[in-house]
Amino acid sequence: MRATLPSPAQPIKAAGAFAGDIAIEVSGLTKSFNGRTVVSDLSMEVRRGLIYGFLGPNGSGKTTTIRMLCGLLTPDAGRGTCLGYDILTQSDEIKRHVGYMTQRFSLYEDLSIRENLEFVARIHGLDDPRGAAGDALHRLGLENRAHQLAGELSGGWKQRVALGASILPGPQLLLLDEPTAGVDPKARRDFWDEIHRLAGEGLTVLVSTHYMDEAERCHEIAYIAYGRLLAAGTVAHVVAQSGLETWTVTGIALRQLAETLRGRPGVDMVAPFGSALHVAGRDPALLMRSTEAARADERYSWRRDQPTLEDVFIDLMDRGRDNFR
Ligand SMILES: Nc1ncnc2c1ncn2[C@@H]1O[C@H](COP(=O)(O)OP(=O)(O)OP(=O)(O)O)[C@@H](O)[C@H]1O
Repeated sequence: MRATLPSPAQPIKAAGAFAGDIAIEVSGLTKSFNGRTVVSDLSMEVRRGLIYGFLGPNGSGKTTTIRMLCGLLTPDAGRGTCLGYDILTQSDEIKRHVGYMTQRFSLYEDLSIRENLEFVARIHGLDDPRGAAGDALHRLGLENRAHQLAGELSGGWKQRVALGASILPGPQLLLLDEPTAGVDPKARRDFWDEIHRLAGEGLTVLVSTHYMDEAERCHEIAYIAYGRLLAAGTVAHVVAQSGLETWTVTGIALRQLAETLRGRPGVDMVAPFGSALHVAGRDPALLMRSTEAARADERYSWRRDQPTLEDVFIDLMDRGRDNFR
């Protein structure tokens, strides 16, 4: 999977409390639960109009980070602003401008799509709930399904309605917490087209995901493991910064080869990739020495390759584990 980066959207709307092009800037964010630090000394910046992806293993602190960035959760230490408001003292103002689609978002199954959206609009206290629901239906191309019961929708359509609900209050910032978990590839693609459309209108989008193809559709990404920010920037930048020299190996008995190579000096990552094996290391000379015999073995064909984003994440996670154990 190679990085094909969309160009960052140019914001078109003037922002509420801030004039610059920075949506979020935080430094030193730290949070503990029950004496356990789950986010540690995290600093980052998100420009307006970007789709910013959060990646990392389960329980690595992505949701906690996103919630602190938006003033929904108070950090134990650190500072920052979101949409120009102080995350420590102005969380009410921030909340007014944030749309949040949580992992557990659920629709009322025996209400229609329109009724669900109107209900959410009422909860937000919007002046014209019916009009707002109509706008959301139009914006997301859901008009033909307005009267369909939410319980009859496929997972992908449900997520689109949930997205519609999260933009009802007209937010400047959208938080999407694993919005496409369990949704089929076509529906995921459609969902991401919507996200890009919204970003094109000036919305800043923070999205957590476990899918590599979705990471590649973000303008910038952050990789978080063990509560620490291990890499950030465009996909191309994160891949380039990894410093990994990568080889793709094809042939027979690759599992056996993987076992032979794993743990050798200079072999930092060995991972199956489809019908091939990816072998990578940060010290090219050492990697070459440790793989010399295997490269001379006629059963295998070795090809120098670019590391994939997945290679980089596997390596980051392994290194993170070593550093923070
Ligand atoms: N309110 C809370 N009270 C206690 N522990 C919490 C709370 N919120 C999160 N945690 C713990 O903090 C850690 C980080 O959780 P978080 O939800 O931020 O991770 P995540 O990277 O979003 O995970 P996932 O990908 O599984 O959603 C986890 O161990 C979680 O159990």
